[in-house]
Amino acid sequence: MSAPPSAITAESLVKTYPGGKGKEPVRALDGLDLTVAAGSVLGLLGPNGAGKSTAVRILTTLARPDSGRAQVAGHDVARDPVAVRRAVGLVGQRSSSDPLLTGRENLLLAGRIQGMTGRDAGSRTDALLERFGLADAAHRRVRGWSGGMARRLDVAIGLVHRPQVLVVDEPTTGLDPEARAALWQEIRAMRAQERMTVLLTTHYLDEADALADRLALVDAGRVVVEGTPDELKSGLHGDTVTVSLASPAAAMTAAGLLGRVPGLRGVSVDGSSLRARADDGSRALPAVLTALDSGRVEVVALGVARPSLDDVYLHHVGHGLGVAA
Ligand SMILES: Nc1ncnc2c1ncn2[C@@H]1O[C@H](COP(=O)(O)OP(=O)(O)OP(=O)(O)O)[C@@H](O)[C@H]1O
Repeated sequence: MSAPPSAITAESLVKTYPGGKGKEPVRALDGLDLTVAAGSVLGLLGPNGAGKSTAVRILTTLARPDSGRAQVAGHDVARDPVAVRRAVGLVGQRSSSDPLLTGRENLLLAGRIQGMTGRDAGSRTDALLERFGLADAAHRRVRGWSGGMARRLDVAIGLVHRPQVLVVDEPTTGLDPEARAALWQEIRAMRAQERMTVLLTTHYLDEADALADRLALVDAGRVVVEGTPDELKSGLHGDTVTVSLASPAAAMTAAGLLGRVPGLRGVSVDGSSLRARADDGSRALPAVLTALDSGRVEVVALGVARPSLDDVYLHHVGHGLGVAA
C-alpha cells in the first residue's frame, strides 16, 4: 500500500527576524521539516517562542521564509500563494470576527471575501451556525458573545469556503475548561464530517493528546521528534516517579539526593516538584524515600505513573513546556 498523499510539506524552513536596536536577529525557524498526511490532524507542540506561529504564517502565505520550501494542498507557498489561500482555512491566535457584526453577518462576509456566491455563502453559513451550536445567537452582535462562542465562530469562519486544509493556531488559549472541552468536541465532530487535514499548534499536552493523530514537538525553530502520541510515549521505557516537596529549595536538595539513587535517571525539578525516570517505579520508591529521609527532606506527595507527553517533551527538549524560555 502506498503512503497517503501529503497535504502539507515543509522542507528546511528558515526564518530570521531583525532583533531591533542593538539586539541580535532572532532565528525563529532553524531548518523546520514537516509532513502532514492528507486527512490527518497534526499537532505542532512547543513552548512560547518555539516557532509555531512563524511556521503557520509561512504555510498560510502570511510570511515568506528566508530559505526552504513548503507546499500546501499541492501548491507551493512562494510560487502559488493564491491557490494556497483558496485551499487553506486559517484560525489565527486573534479573533477574525468583527465584534460589531452579528455571527451570521460575519460568516456571510467571510464567505463573500472568499469568492462564494451569496446563495452558497448563505447556506454554508446556516449549516456552520447549526454545527457549532451558534444558531440561537446568530442574530446577535459578536461583541456580547462569550469567549468560547467567539472562538467557535472563528473556527467556523476558517471553514466557510470548505478548505482542504485547516490551520488552527492555539485553538483554546484563554478559554475556560468548559469552553475548551466544547471546542475540542467541535473539532472532533468536524473532522468526522469533513475529510480534512488539520494542523493545530498548542502549548497544551492534553489538547495535543486529545485531538492529534500525530505530534511534532518543536523547540528553537526545529522539529525535535515526531510520531503518534502513543509512539512517543512508548519510546520512553519504564515509569515516571514524581515527588512533591514543601518548597523549591527542598526540591533542589531532593534532586541532589535522588541523583545518587541507583536505577533512577533524568531527575528534573519544576518549582517544588521533581520527576525522574525508573525502569520499575514501584521498586524504586523505597530507595527514593530512604534517600530523601537521609537528607531530612520532607515529602508532601509521591507517585508513580506511566510516561505522559510531558515526559516525552522533557526527554526530547530538555525542559518542560511551562519553564521554557
Ligand atoms: N515579527 C516579529 N519580529 C521579531 N521577532 C519575532 C516576530 N515574530 C516572532 N518573533 C520571534 O520569533 C520567535 C518565534 O516566535 P513564534 O511566534 O513563531 O513562536 P511560537 O512558538 O508561535 O510562540 P507562541 O506560542 O508564543 O505563539 C520568538 O523568539 C519571537 O519573539
